Amino acid sequence: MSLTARIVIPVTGRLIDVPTGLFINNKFVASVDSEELIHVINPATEDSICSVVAGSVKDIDVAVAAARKAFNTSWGKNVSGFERSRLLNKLADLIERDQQKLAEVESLNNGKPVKLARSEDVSGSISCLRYFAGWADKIYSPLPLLHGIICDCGQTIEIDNKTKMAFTKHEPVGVCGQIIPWNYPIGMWGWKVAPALACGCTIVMKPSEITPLTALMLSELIVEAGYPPGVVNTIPSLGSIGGAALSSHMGVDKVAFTGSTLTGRKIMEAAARSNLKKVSLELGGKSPHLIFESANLELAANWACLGILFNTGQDCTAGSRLYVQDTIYDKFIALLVEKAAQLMVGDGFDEKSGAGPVVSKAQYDKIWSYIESGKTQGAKLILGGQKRPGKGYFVDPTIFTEITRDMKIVQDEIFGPVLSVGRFKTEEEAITLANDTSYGLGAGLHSSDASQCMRVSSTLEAGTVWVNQYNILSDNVPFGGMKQSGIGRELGSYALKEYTEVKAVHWNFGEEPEWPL
Ligand SMILES: NC(=O)C1=CN([C@@H]2O[C@H](COP(=O)(O)OP(=O)(O)OC[C@H]3O[C@@H](n4cnc5c(N)ncnc54)[C@H](O)[C@@H]3O)[C@@H](O)[C@H]2O)C=CC1
Ligand code: BAL
Repeated sequence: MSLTARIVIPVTGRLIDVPTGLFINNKFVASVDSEELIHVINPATEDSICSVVAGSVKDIDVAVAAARKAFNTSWGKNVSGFERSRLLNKLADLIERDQQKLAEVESLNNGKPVKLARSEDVSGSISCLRYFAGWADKIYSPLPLLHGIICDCGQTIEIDNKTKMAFTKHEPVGVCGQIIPWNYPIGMWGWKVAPALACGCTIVMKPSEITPLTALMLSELIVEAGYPPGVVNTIPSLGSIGGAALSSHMGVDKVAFTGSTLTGRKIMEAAARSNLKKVSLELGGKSPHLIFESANLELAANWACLGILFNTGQDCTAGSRLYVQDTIYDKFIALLVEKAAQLMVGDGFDEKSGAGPVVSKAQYDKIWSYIESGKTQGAKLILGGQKRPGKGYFVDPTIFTEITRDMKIVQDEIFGPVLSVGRFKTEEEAITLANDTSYGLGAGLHSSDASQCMRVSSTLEAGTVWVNQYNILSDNVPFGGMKQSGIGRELGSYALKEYTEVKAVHWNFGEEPEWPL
């Protein structure tokens, strides 16, 4: 089988050659023992784009061995922070050069609008690489105010100034398995790869089997940037095969995952049963979004729409439970419906589309089963909720009101453009409703009362709280979940902790041992 596919980009007719093999030791290769393929689909048309090699358990073994060898020889502790920084910046420059091509393939495979794939996903990945390039040569140095506390970085510790001292070093964890989802294939690639490479780790990346193409294109840039063979390896594979193999692999030192809470649980179990590898998990959410009566309602309605409709609702922090104070409820709902109805859901190659189809038939069926459950469980449908005729996994903005806590649309992560709206009377009631979930990823509140913003933001059980905005992230601010939304943090200096081990070196320069005792 050829290990390249020629893809025709819609509208422009541009031809792009995409690698379709497994990427190991800087080369695209076939599986060592399997003929299985992953068929990649355009969710806007349901047409086939191409097929890529599906990695087997043995292929994961080969990739892990390559990553181990690189860690012990050409990478790991053998390369200076300055060089890791230079390479990350080079990689960012190459992605910037290829941003249009990457955005087009991302759109074709995931469905999201090309303009957003370019301005959010690709450019977010570039800035993330540059941010962590800045850290690469500073990780081991003493920075007394890292994280605002003293001191999670290299320290010299005086023990006895005549005979003994100690110092700490932050060393790369080793070989990292990175398992990423399909909602932000390039974005999640950047969030995982950038801190790992900055810290000196090597990588076996498993992209989602639904969206493997851009991770393979980015692998080509790994070679061009000048990374030694084996530093980054990419194995498209089914989760139950490649993902499970990485999580249970005795040669993997850490696994980093973004995806469902169900799969996160399996990964943690596999890690515990194998070699107790380090685990970081960025999981699901059912994030609350609170609108208080003093809020700027126009702006809050825009943020509420962005919160649930961006990326067609396929976002771990989607603000899928909206609670509105009763005094402004009717006015706000009218604004919300008017604004949500303005979203053009269409083909990602249509410049007018603000959102694309959902990513797959499985996701489409899941979302519709929730919409049906909302109807049958007695919620009031006030927008959308009707299937479109024709091809493509399109779901229009859908809003339910008159919800109760037992409804599936209120309890479960839907991962689609489906909003459940409830009402509250008091601040206490709003907080109780917001925290009534096993998840704790994101939360938002809108109010013009600063002390209310402070009170409520400190009571919400979420790793990220947005005040008078929603879903805005920054490379230098940590991101992750409380409760069943995850373990660990990505982005910011906190991400460095996930990819380093601290070693304490005790140094004796004079004391003689008391022996025999
Ligand atoms: N937090 C987030 O950003 C995401 C949440 N989800 C949620 O999960 C739901 C189901 O979507 P899926 O694609 O099935 O999510 P998933 O969590 O199963 O898939 C995410 C990644 O995990 C891998 N995976 C699957 N099974 C695995 C296993 N046993 N061991 C290791 N890796 C494994 C997949 O191949 C993929 O790369 C969505 O409807 C949504 O609610 C999905 C994607 C991203
Ligand atoms: N929005 C951040 C990452 C995610 O949705 O998976």
